[in-house]
Amino acid sequence: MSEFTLSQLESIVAARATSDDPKSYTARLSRDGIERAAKKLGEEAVETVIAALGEDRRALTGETADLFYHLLVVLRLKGVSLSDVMEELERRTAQTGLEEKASRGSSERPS
Ligand SMILES: N=c1c2ncn([C@@H]3O[C@H](COP(=O)(O)OP(=O)(O)OP(=O)(O)O)[C@@H](O)[C@H]3O)c2ncn1[C@@H]1O[C@H](COP(=O)(O)O)[C@@H](O)[C@H]1O
Repeated sequence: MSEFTLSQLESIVAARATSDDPKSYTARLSRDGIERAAKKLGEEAVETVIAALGEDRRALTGETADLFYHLLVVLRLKGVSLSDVMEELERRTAQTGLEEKASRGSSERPS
């Protein structure tokens, strides 16, 4: 099992985002801005969904890796850290998913 963490990838993304290396995809994507990065995130999400509906586990693994990477690029561009997200997830462990859903209030569309 790999010891590599999302936190380590977040650090790589942060360092590469401001790099002037012309070979850096992260730098190019970050320079292009949030609209393009968010669009790429959406594409990767859709590709992950398609892989999830298929039988190829390696395809799902690859698409999920693309999704995590693009999510970290978007979070960095918006100033949201992985630690912010983990804190939110940790807070949610105090209750079940359905309790958390009910606590969101009636302003959201019921489903
Ligand atoms: N994990 C990733 C990673 N996952 C996916 N990608 C890139 O995300 C892109 C996926 O987009 P597509 O499949 O749509 O391919 P594409 O058509 O080439 O993309 P676009 O031209 O539309 O942007 C590909 O170019 C992938 O190489 C990644 N690029 C970088 N990383 C990590 O970020 C580090 C720094 O990367 P650089 O900034 O490129 O040095 C790397 O060492 C990796 O650890």
